[in-house]
Amino acid sequence: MKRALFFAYGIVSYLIFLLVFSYAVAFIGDFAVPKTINSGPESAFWTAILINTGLLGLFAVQHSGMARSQFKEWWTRIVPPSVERTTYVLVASGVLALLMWQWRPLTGIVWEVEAGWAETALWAGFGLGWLIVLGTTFIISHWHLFGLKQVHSHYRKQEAPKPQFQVRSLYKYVRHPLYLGFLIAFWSTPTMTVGHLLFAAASTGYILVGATLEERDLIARFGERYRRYRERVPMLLPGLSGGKSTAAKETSARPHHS
Ligand SMILES: C[S@@+](CC[C@H](N)C(=O)[O-])C[C@H]1O[C@@H](n2cnc3c(N)ncnc32)[C@H](O)[C@@H]1O
Repeated sequence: MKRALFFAYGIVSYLIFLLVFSYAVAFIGDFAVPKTINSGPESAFWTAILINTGLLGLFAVQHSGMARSQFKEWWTRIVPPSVERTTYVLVASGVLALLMWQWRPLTGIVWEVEAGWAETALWAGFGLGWLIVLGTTFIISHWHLFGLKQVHSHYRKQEAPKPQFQVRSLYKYVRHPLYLGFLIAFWSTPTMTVGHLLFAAASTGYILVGATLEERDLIARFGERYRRYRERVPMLLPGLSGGKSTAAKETSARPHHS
């Protein structure tokens, strides 16, 4: 009974995530939904900046804090390990929904592209960014990332397989293709408002910090393999060299685990 309940909890969380995530695409693209990044109740300029920055900060702290291995170690003493990821997905969806609901529009125009071809190119970038995000979840393991593999394995009284270290497909070109997809989607807009710019700039800063924290966990998990990968492959921009000098320094300073 408990296993079936956990499984149902995993599915419901995932469906809620799908709903919130789809809404977020339209929210950021400013189309098709009632509340978008550029609509809703207005506030005075600095009040709006304060509220929006607070919402983005809450999202960043929840997202990165709950993903850290130390937090997970402590948390799984309270939450059963099989539903740890499911609960993360549910809380993250809740915080994202709160952000969109309470977001204050700042509609001053920073740039507006008028040429038809440029507008089309930016919309194509927007779509491509989200496709990269979605595609990358399947390269790492979509079902594991959203907790379904864990609840399904628990239901079948099996151990959930640990996700493997990926260097294939988009991971050959950058170490964080999913984050790159978000960056492309957030910045590709024909009409950049002040509110959208705040969102894109804060998310870019957060992604840079979040990726650095994530790499610490990845080094702890995959050791020398990840360090070598980091030397070869750039963080976010394809074509750049990897973090050779930093990685080399760390490699010589620390003991190696594989
Ligand atoms: C939201 S995903 C983002 C992955 C990556 N930062 C990206 O932008 O493509 C976060 C999860 O991916 C895992 N991850 C990151 N790089 C990975 C890799 N090369 N192979 C396997 N898992 C990875 C992290 O441990 C974390 O659980």
